[in-house]
Amino acid sequence: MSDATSLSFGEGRGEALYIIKIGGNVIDNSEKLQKFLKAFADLKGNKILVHGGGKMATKLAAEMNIEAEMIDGRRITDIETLRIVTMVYAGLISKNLVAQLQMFGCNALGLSGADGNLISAKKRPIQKLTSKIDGTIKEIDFGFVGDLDENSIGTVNLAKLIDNGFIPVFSAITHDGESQLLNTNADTVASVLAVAMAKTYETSLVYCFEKKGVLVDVDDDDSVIREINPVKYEDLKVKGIVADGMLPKLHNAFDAIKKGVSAVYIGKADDLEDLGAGLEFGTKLVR
Ligand SMILES: Nc1ncnc2c1ncn2[C@@H]1O[C@H](COP(=O)(O)OP(=O)(O)O)[C@@H](O)[C@H]1O
Ligand SMILES: CC(=O)N[C@@H](CCC(=O)OP(=O)(O)O)C(=O)O
Repeated sequence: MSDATSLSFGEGRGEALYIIKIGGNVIDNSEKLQKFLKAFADLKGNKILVHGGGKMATKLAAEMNIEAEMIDGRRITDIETLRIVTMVYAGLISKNLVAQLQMFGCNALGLSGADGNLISAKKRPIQKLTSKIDGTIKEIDFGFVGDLDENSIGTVNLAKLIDNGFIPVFSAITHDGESQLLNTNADTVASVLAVAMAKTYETSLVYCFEKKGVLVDVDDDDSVIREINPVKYEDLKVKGIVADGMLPKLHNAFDAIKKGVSAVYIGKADDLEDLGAGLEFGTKLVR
């Protein structure tokens, strides 16, 4: 174990670090989730898990007669919704993931951004959005949604946790430093963590979800696009091949590559063991 206090963080130690994000569709499927968590636990070296859980939060909100509203992949988070997502992400999902990882011998530590001040965010101001249908401009209040920037991550303390053998498991609940919890998109949390930690580690960002990768035909797992560069990304957008949740995912992924993350993969949670074994995994994004 290295002595964290004597290291000059930010100068780059060059050790590898995986930032792996798991989405809500897999979290909702206990069999697939367990297979993924076993592969994550078996992955050698430094690693951080970031989890979503949007599907479960939407389901629970519906049971409480609260309708979920998403705009551009972000949940409109009023105070009631904030209570629900805090309970679901930082409570139920986080603690269940940690307990399962402990069963697999992985010393997981479930964290929100408020814990150890590891991820701070700024409440998103009211935004003007132009309607894609009729071009009218609407003011959108996202409520308690937090946005991240390059100073959001407590990199030194996070590196100390990793150096001490803990495996951080982050939910997408962040805070503003003034006691307000905020809801942040989990793909963005993973991307910003990967960029911030890239100053110290050689980071790889891995988005795991229920499909084999970025697909030409979203219903055909055999149509994986093995490599995407920014030019191809623009082409896929224009042709409408990537849509919905894949758009912000790719945006976050290319942002991470631009800002120093060594590699970004998008692939199936079930196949994570292939990545660990150095086999072909999903879609690789390149500069
Ligand atoms: N070309 C594409 N390839 C794969 N998935 C796509 C594509 N275009 C749109 N999607 C959609 O994007 C979704 C993934 O985004 P999202 O639901 O945000 O993931 P997560 O499970 O990580 O939260 C997929 O479930 C799929 O329906
Ligand atoms: C602000 C915002 O939209 N936060 C997300 C956080 C969870 C998430 O991103 O979950 P998935 O990865 O499963 O989609 C949400 O509440 O849906």
